[in-house]
Amino acid sequence: MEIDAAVWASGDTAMRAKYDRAVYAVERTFALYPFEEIAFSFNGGKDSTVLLHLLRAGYYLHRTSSGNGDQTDRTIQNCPMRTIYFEDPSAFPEINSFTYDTASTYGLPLETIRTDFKSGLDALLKEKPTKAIFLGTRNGDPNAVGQEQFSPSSPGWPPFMRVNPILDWSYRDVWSFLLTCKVKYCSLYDQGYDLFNLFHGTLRLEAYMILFQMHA
Ligand SMILES: Cc1cc2nc3c(=O)[nH]c(=O)nc-3n(C[C@H](O)[C@H](O)[C@H](O)COP(=O)(O)O)c2cc1C
Ligand SMILES: Nc1ncnc2c1ncn2[C@@H]1O[C@H](COP(=O)(O)OP(=O)(O)OP(=O)(O)O)[C@@H](O)[C@H]1O
Repeated sequence: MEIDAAVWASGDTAMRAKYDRAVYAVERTFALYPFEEIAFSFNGGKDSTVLLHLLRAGYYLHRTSSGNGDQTDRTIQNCPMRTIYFEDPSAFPEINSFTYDTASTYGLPLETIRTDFKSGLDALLKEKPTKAIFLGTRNGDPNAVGQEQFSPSSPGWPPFMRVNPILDWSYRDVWSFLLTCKVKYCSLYDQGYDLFNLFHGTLRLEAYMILFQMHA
């Protein structure tokens, strides 16, 4: 599987450790919940793009280790998991097109939701049983506070398990992984979108450090 091979070949032991821990969380989720009751929350951003490839690697390892897939079977290189995208009418067109193109490239059955998160999830859970949802939340995101790799949804939210495989990944880990695995990411990042976001979000310190290192 090309993602697993790329991380191994990099010789980066720190990345390997984070990768192993994240993929282990993915495999645990597949062991704990029926596959059709798990969803992936994908917004085309860098963090959920990392997560997509970890899900593919975890799915492949899960299928091959459980004897349900042959290593030469190319169909298990993609993880055909229900994928939800909350489309925001004010989102950049590049984000929408990257999200739709990526879903099509990797065979993700994409469900687009055009309401707010809470009512969208409420409707989703009423329509189909959903026990666990994968998110690309990382420590440092405002909504990561108090969360662990497995965190039940908050009181007042519909009940499901939030699974955050990359909670302990830094900004640098995310970019090392995307570049090492040579996977596509949204074109806006090459136009400085991320630094713009960092400066206007709560990760301002991280952005200053990156700029400082770039100019050092
Ligand atoms: C699948 C999914 C599950 C979520 N579950 C919760 C939750 O249990 N509790 C909560 O306070 N917010 C929850 N949220 C909202 C997020 O914490 C956060 O508001 C969202 O990711 C967007 O952040 P933004 O406002 O920076 O765009 C959820 C969002 C998504 C997409
Ligand atoms: N519009 C959305 N549609 C689907 N999932 C979403 C959406 N917004 C956020 N999520 C999920 O919540 C996670 C955390 O979102 P948040 O906005 O805090 O992160 P982020 O740092 O901007 O991540 P990313 O780099 O993936 O955009 C995302 O990785 C994704 O799994």
